[in-house]
This record gives sequence, C-alpha cells and structure tokens, in this order.
Amino acid sequence: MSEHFDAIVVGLGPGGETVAKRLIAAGKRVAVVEKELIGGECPYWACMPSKALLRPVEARAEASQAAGVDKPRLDWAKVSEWRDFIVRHHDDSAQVESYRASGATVIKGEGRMVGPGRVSVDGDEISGDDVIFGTGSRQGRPEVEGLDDVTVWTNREATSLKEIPERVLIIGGSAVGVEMGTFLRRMGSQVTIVQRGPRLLGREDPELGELVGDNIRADGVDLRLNCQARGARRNGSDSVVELDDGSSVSVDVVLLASGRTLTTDLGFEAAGVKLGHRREVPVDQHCRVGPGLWAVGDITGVALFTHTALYQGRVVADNILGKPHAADYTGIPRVVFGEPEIAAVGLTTEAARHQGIDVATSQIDLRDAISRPWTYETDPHGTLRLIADRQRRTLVGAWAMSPLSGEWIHAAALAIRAQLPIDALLDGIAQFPTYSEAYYEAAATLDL
Ligand SMILES: Cc1cc2nc3c(=O)[nH]c(=O)nc-3n(C[C@H](O)[C@H](O)[C@H](O)COP(=O)(O)OP(=O)(O)OC[C@H]3O[C@@H](n4cnc5c(N)ncnc54)[C@H](O)[C@@H]3O)c2cc1C
Ligand SMILES: NC(=O)c1ccc[n+]([C@@H]2O[C@H](COP(=O)([O-])OP(=O)(O)OC[C@H]3O[C@@H](n4cnc5c(N)ncnc54)[C@H](O)[C@@H]3O)[C@@H](O)[C@H]2O)c1
Repeated sequence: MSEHFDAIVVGLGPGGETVAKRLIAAGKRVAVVEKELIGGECPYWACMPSKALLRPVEARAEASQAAGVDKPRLDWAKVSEWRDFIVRHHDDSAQVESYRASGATVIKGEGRMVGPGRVSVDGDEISGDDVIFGTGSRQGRPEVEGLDDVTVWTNREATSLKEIPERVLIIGGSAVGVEMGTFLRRMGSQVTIVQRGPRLLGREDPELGELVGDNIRADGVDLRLNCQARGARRNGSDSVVELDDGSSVSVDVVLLASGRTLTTDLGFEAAGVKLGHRREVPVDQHCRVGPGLWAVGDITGVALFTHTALYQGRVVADNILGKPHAADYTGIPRVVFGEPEIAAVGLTTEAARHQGIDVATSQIDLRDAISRPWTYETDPHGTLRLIADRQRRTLVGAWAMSPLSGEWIHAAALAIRAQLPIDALLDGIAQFPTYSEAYYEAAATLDL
C-alpha cells in the first residue's frame, strides 16, 4: 500500500513552497517532493543571485551620479562572497529541517504523475487527496550547430560564476540577456548580445526596447539585432560563434538567455492532461488542472515571474482550504533590473489597440517634468509612458526606464488592477521630490 497524504506538492520553487507552507499551517498532512534544492530556481540560480550581483554595480553607477562622490572600488571577491551567502551556498539542509520540524514528509527525488491522486518518486508511489505541481522551468537550448563543442553557460553557471570572463556572447536580449549583460559589462567583460528580433525586450513597446538598446550600447555592449547564432566551433581555448549576418565572434563563454523550457515532461499526457502549445499545463481560473490536481508557477505558462508563482500558490492553497479564489492576472509588474531599472505593467500600446481599446498615451521625459532626477543624479535621465483607455478613463498600461522604477511602477500596477479613474491620479498628491510625481505629470498630458 502506498502512503497517503492530504496533499503532495511536487517541486518546491516559490509556487510549490507557498502552497505547501499554507497547507501545513492549516494542519494538513503534506508530503513535499523536490529533486534538487528546496526553494527552486529563484533563490539559488535566478532572481536572488542575479539581483545580489547587480546591486554592487548599480550602487557604483549611482555613486558616480551623485555630486562630489568618487566611483567606489568594486571588490569581486567580496561581491561573490555575498552572492554565495545569498544562495545559501547551495545548501538547503535548513529548509529540509524546517519542513520536517513542521510535520511535513520531505522526499528528495523526481516526482512524476502516475494517475489521479498518484505520484511516483524514483519508482516509489505515494497518493494524495490533492496533488500540486510546481516544477518550474529550465534554460532552453537554441538550435545552434556545434553548441556542444563550445563553452556554454545557462543561468546556473552565470549566477554561480567564480571569475569574470573576458569576452561573452549572450544569445537572447530579453530579461536575462539585459540583466546579465549589464552585470558582466559593468564588471569589465566585453559583451555581445545577439537578439533575433529588431530590438531588446521584444514583448514591450518598441520605444522602450529602443531606449534600452541605446542605453546598453552606450555602456559599450556590442548589440546585434535581427541576428541569430548559426553555428559554433572551438578554436583553441576560444569559443567561436558564427552569426547569420555573416560575421563571427570569438569569446570565452556563450551565455544562453533565449527563453525557458517548462518542466512538464512528467507523465501528464499519459495521465490524460493535454499540454498546451508551449508545453504548459492548462489550468482554470483556480489553477486547477482537474479534480484534485493543481499547478502553479512557470509550468502554467502565465507570466514567468516569482511573484506570479507566489500569487498562484496563494490561490491554490485558498481553494484547497475551502476559500474559493479565482486568479486575476491583471497588472502583473515586469521589472528588468538593468542600469537603470526598466519597469512595465499592464498592456503594451499595441496590445491595448489590438483589444479594441480607444487608446490615449502620454510619454514624458522625467528631467523636464519633475525635480527628483535632478536631486538624484548629476546627469539625470528617465522616461515614463502611460497607456490609457479613453472611454473608461482608466490606465491600462505603463512603463518606465528610470532609477527605482521597479519600486514606483507599483502605483501604476495598483491603478490598473483597481481600474482607478485617471481623475484620481490627476487629483493625487505625490510626495515631493520623488519619481512618483511623474504619474500626475504624465496623466495631465493624456489626451482624454
Ligand atoms: C536568471 C533569472 C533571473 C530571474 N529573475 C527574476 C526576478 O528578479 N524576479 C522574478 O519575479 N522572476 C525572476 N526570474 C523568474 C523566476 O526565477 C521564475 O519565474 C520562478 O523561479 C518560477 O517559480 P516556480 O515556482 O515555477 O519554480 P522554480 O523556481 O522553477 O522551481 C521549481 C522546482 O521544482 C523542482 N522540480 C522540477 N521537476 C521536479 C520533479 N519532477 N520532481 C521534484 N521536483 C522537481 C526543481 O528542482 C525546482 O526546485 C528569473 C529567472 C531567471 C532564469
Ligand atoms: N527581473 C525579472 O523579473 C526576470 C529576470 C530574468 C528572467 N525573468 C523571467 O525568466 C524568463 C526567461 O527570461 P529570458 O530573458 O531568458 O527569456 P525570454 O523568453 O523572455 O526572452 C528570450 C529572448 O531571446 C531571444 N531569442 C530566442 N532564441 C534566440 C536565438 N536563437 N538567437 C537570438 N535570440 C534569440 C528571443 O527573441 C527573446 O527576446 C522570462 O519569462 C522572464 O520574464 C525575469
């Protein structure tokens, strides 16, 4: 007889952990199944190390923008030491112990779907009233001939790096490409970014992609747009990448930032779950896949962010605990921690038009509109765009490239989610002098 639990959580990333902790706190008998480290990609190889690495280069850049401050010295040994502390030295024993102490059964191994309420872990079967999958994603491998012959890093090697490589070619110019490109360039690497689309951050408004491209070029990054890697070969210790514009680039490392592969090759189809075209697990509004079967995080294919996984984890826990909760994905912020930060939320201008919205936009240069850039930087910069629904007089989208925009974009996220009338933004009182004042200035120039 297989052991039976109230719930089995397979994959302990941010999504799985949120469900597990809530169910355990509610007194459920829970088994957690994790094949690597409890915590998932985010704390060990993604969000946390990348942001810990970016912060010192950001602080250095900020210091050089403050009047009278000399550029602080960057000490790589200390930066990497701090990164190692932040990633818990890739040791999850405290997490395992904490789950056990809270009464959960911790099973280290690869969980697979066997049938309704049934999971196998490395051959042993367990069952549960509810089964929750949160198995996340991994770096995808672009089809480039010869890639196996050269030195390739995924996000895992990039965020665990011990030495700064001299020359790096990054395949992909979205969040990972821009963040890791910014970090490596500012640490002194020669960086080439190869992006197959016409601009960086291809899912955002073109104007934002252009701004980000100009900014990263000014940093000294060699940006190749409308370009793809065709082949790769080794030449001595060099990794040589041939591009489809006919050129080739010799580097020490090829960093893959070309998108994620969802970890859904876990027996779903054999168990009757039809995966979507991106191999995502189809979920309803409640994150339910079928009776007693739930999915959270990247595998659902919904906005691949930790905050989405955390939200879905709360949704699933509520539903299992008898508090019906339908997910609403309106206004999920998207932040790329470049230098400066790039933040967006809601619809792009094109997506809003595509939805038939009567769109009004305004775009302001923060230097001209508000005071904070001048108290913050000696060479101030920053842009904010608002995207509004003229008929309903509400905000449907916003983006900014500016210091701290990853923080202050949240005002737009709330306005979009709550469908706050633009008139409330126009009658709002933001503290002086802050970047938040930009919302009033941008709203005032909307043609409503
Ligand atoms: C470089 C990088 C930086 C990022 N930065 C940010 C950021 O700043 N902010 C942000 O919001 N998002 C960021 N993301 C995205 C974020 O990391 C993911 O959206 C988030 O980790 C998804 O969480 P998840 O719960 O789906 O699972 P994951 O974090 O992917 O974890 C899934 C877990 O499931 C386990 N697992 C997989 N298969 C099995 C199995 N069969 N059995 C048992 N266990 C299994 C894995 O070992 C893993 O522990 C970043 C991503 C990358 C690559
Ligand atoms: N700060 C954050 O919240 C943060 C940071 C990093 C990653 N993430 C999330 O992690 C996920 C992965 O990010 P990502 O940037 O790796 O992937 P992505 O899927 O967002 O973008 C991949 C980019 O690579 C390009 N590309 C793909 N194949 C290519 C090829 N062969 N040649 C040239 N270009 C190619 C695509 O056009 C696209 O611009 C995303 O969902 C992202 O939102 C979030």
